[in-house]
Amino acid sequence: MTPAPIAVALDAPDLETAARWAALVTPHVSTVKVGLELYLRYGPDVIASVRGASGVQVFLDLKLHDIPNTVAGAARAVSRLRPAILTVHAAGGSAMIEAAVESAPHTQIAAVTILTSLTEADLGRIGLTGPADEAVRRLAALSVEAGATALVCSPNEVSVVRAEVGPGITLITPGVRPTGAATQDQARVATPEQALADGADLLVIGRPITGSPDPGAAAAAIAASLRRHIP
Ligand SMILES: O=c1ccn([C@@H]2O[C@H](COP(=O)(O)O)[C@@H](O)[C@H]2O)c(=O)[nH]1
Repeated sequence: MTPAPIAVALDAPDLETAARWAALVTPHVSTVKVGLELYLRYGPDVIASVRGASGVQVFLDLKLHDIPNTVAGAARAVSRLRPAILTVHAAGGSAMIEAAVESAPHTQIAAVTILTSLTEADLGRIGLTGPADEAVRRLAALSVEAGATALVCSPNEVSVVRAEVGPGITLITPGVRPTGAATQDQARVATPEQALADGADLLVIGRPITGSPDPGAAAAAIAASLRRHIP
């Protein structure tokens, strides 16, 4: 069976746990995601550990955000690890995104538009007035123009972003919660089925899977539900 378009966020406190979660979920999902918690603790070794024998696609979610020269160096450094996807913050601007794209030619650069944990009130407080989907749409357009071929947005903005950037761009959505699951610190959320129906290409799901007593079974259940709902 083809693995479901899910990136499991391996936000684990230690490498052994992350590698165990990766081994349990990789029969069911296309991708595992390494974020700041693991990478800052273990560095490059973490990639081989979670990739394991399966060779699953690894998404390196470092959300780089600095001046172009610094981001170029960081993207070049981690591109040696051959992650399939690397994130940068869209708010870093066009030159920064271009620098990442040029420095990691074998990795898909995904621009994070507006973090899924932010509410519209939060956006107002940081000076981004107007509805979230308008800010996301603007940042999505800027990022694609700068060469990003993937975008991170909440499931609530997927259809707006898809209409803006067209079919060739990979849309990645965190903020995904199965019906009845706690939203935790996520603010702009939708179910996996809704996110996919609205046009997402890759769903990022962490705690609803890794917080389960059986992460493999939790991943399999979400994957099966997606297959039932989406032809
Ligand atoms: O806007 C964003 C960008 C990245 N993330 C990351 O996705 C996962 C979500 O984990 P859950 O446990 O499913 O909430 C996490 O690693 C974040 O760093 C995001 O949530 N929102």
